[in-house]
Amino acid sequence: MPGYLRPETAQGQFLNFAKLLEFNQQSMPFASASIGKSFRNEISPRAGLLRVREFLMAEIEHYVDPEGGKKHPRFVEVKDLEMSLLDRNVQLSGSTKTTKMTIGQAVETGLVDNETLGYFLGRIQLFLLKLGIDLNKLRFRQHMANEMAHYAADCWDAELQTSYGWIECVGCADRSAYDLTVHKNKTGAPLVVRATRAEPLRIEEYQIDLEKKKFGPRFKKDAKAVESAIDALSQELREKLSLDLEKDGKIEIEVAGVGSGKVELEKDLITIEKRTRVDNVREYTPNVIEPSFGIGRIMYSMIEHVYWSREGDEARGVLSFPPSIAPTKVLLVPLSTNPAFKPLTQRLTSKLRRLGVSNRVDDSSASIGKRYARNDELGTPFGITVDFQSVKDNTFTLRDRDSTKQVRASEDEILAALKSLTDGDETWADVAKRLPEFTGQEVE
Ligand SMILES: Nc1ncnc2c1ncn2[C@@H]1O[C@H](COP(=O)(O)OP(=O)(O)OP(=O)(O)O)[C@@H](O)[C@H]1O
Repeated sequence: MPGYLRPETAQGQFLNFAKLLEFNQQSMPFASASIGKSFRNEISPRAGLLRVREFLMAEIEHYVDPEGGKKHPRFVEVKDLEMSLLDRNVQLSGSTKTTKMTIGQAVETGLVDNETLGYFLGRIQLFLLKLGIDLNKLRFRQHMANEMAHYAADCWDAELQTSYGWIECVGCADRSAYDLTVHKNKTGAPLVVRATRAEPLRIEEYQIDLEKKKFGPRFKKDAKAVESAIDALSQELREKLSLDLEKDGKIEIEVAGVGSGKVELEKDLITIEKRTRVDNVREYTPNVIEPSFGIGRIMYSMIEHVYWSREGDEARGVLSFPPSIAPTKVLLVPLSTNPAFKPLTQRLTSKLRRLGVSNRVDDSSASIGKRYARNDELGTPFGITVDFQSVKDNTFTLRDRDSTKQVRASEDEILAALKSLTDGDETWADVAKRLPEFTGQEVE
């Protein structure tokens, strides 16, 4: 039996659409998201994590009503965000020159198809910047008409510049109603939204009534086929037939497989009348806007973007992971192996753990400067030094990886500062403003 590996996580979400809509109390718009392994039959996997056959993918499927221009209620939050855009016309002219404009302008001028797509492009930029991506090495490239999936309304890739060139890391497509329609057609399960109309719709139409008591005995085993053929009659045909019935007292319709293929119906069997139907419910297939993140590619590019060397010393590398994503947030460095420091580092470790701030102790005998240097290379954003003054008065120095600046304060103040730094409530500049600078100890 052949096995199949999914090329994206999206289909699992579409299959569950009806359930997801129910969980969301039938209210639109809404989104689902999933993360998991995807597989591609890449002919030549290469460039480390950039082109592999098995990779981690994270996808959001945002379901939106196609009527009303695909607006997004939170678009105002991102509309002033400036982005580097490389549209398809520029690419067609053979150039890769990006244009800087706000996503608000891009949607207003129609360059980006709609607000919901624009909203996600803005959020993708904010997300990448939060990870430490360099804004100057980020561009959004629009798919060319021949490159875009046939069903897509518009598609943009977030590309990151790396030593391998510009790499597509996040794709963001308006997949229209394609996926849900295909699933519905294959399975017969209706993947639609039923929405109450604000204004009931009045529809003028030709309706048909059958005299069931006579109809059954007249057509016997063919009754069902004849009835289906009547149901399928178009409005235009119904209009014509109503006139025929009026004029001739009978009509003739085509019913494949019954008698000669034509069936006569007299006035006592059928009535065709123009009536008004009031429709309170609108049924539609949602459109899907899909940001699709390749985690490996983002991770790799981010690591390239945050890596640098200290001025004048190539060998002293620094990984400037933002505190929110650094695996270890704080390094605890006792000045020496003196046993007096042990209870203090132990206490700090357990307090930090309780605060949810991941930390490590480096009590090796290497010099304090060396211990800091190797943790700069691992991307640990902060360091606490435990020295003889700490033993005396319970104050500590807190060091910032990127600037190598230090402040000194009481244990409680240092712990509170670390908590707000790692939660993203404060930056180092904020902390350095309110806590006294420390220049005493030579650690570099
Ligand atoms: N072979 C792969 N290895 C690692 N990540 C991948 C690979 N293929 C795709 N991705 C990631 O999945 C995301 C969404 O997939 P999508 O189908 O849009 O990519 P794609 O257009 O096939 O990529 P490419 O044109 O580079 O082959 C991409 O933005 C990328 O980050």
